[in-house]
Amino acid sequence: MTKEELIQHALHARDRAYVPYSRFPVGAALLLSDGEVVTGCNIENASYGLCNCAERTAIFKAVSEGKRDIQMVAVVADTERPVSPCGMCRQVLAEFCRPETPVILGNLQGDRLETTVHELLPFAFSKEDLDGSKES
Ligand SMILES: O=c1ccn([C@H]2C[C@H](O)[C@@H](CO)O2)c(=O)[nH]1
Ligand SMILES: [Zn+2]
Repeated sequence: MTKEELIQHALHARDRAYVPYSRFPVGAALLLSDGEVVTGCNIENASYGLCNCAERTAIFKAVSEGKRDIQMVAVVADTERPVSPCGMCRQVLAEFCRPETPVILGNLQGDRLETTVHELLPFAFSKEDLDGSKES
């Protein structure tokens, strides 16, 4: 699976976005180690704070199905620069992906930016911080 093929999966997922409030559809795709692809779109709510980003939809779908071996991530939206994942999604990516996992960000004009989970969220709070706590 090429990076561009994973972006294509994210674009298809974007078509399923439920975005009556922002009118800003986003698609995400995760490549798993066995070659399977899990996709996600953003899903909004009349109670705005409940809106769920495409990236988190994809990760929560995968994890809830017992699929955690994420090899590559792609995200696309109709932005001038390749779409920039929000802070909440960066934290969730850091929880379930290795720091070096490639993240391919794109837009509809074909611009691509390849980064990693660590580059998106350096100095991430993690399980190790909890394990190192002096409490308990
Ligand atoms: O990387 C991003 C950035 C934003 N959104 C969603 C959240 C909301 O539904 C809409 C506008 O912020 O876009 C995503 O899904 N992913
Ligand atoms: Zn987000």
